[in-house]
Amino acid sequence: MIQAHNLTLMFRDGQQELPVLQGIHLQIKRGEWLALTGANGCGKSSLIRTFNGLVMPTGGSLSAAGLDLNSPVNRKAVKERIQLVFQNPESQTIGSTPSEDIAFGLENRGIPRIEMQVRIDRLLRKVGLAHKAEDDIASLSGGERQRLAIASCLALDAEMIIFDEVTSMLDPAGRRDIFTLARDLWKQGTTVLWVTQRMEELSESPRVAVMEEGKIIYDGDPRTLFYASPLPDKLGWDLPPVLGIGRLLQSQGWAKENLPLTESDLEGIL
Ligand SMILES: Nc1ncnc2c1ncn2[C@@H]1O[C@H](COP(=O)(O)OP(=O)(O)OP(=O)(O)O)[C@@H](O)[C@H]1O
Repeated sequence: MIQAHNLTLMFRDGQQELPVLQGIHLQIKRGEWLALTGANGCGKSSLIRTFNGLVMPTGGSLSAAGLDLNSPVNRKAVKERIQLVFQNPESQTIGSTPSEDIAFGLENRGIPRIEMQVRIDRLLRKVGLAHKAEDDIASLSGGERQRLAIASCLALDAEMIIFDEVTSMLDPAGRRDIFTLARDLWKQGTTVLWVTQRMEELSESPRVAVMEEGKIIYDGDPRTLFYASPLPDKLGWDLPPVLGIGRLLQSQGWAKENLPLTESDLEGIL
């Protein structure tokens, strides 16, 4: 789905060139779930914006959804196939009600009017917003807006959805709901790039990439990252209780493969 080879991106800052991406190598296969993390300003948003054609890389090669992104003619097609859901989805809504908002996406895809209502109903049901179909968008909560943004991506038939720190402004229940919804879409075949700073979301991801200063410094499984790499300590990560208990068990001699990553792993142990 994504093939980035030696990708670089420079931004101009006054007289200076700022190297934002510095030789990124990354492959994301169709149907994969990859979590991407890194400190503020390390280049996560810039990287994902190159993936859907919003930002043109300065150097290296990049293809997305089978299209070469070094060629500007492919940018529009890539933007349709790879959709972004932002932290603050307000900027992503066009209609005044959820129904209307999704209708815009379907209209863009040339879906006949007669089919539209059925599709709108199905999409709103899928994201748990059927009961708010005709409500004023301004009255939706942050989590509901995220759901609407996801439904709009699905209306556009996105092959891949990139979630850019979507849970950072939600309460714990809202975070869990959106994360679960994204997992369900992934299980149904959507490729997912999940950008987050939350450790518990990393530990529940099959593959994790860590960025630092425009480079990918780790790309692998979360178990190795949390239990066999120096990075969590080096980067000063605040580990959730499950991983804290896991480290305690590790210090007692437990093998890496038996250590808990999630709360349900821990329940199994207890
Ligand atoms: N349009 C731009 N022009 C100039 N510099 C930019 C631009 N966009 C981003 N930058 C700079 O590029 C660097 C990387 O920013 P980016 O937003 O990609 O990081 P990030 O990891 O997503 O950060 P955050 O977690 O805070 O969103 C930062 O130093 C930022 O100031």
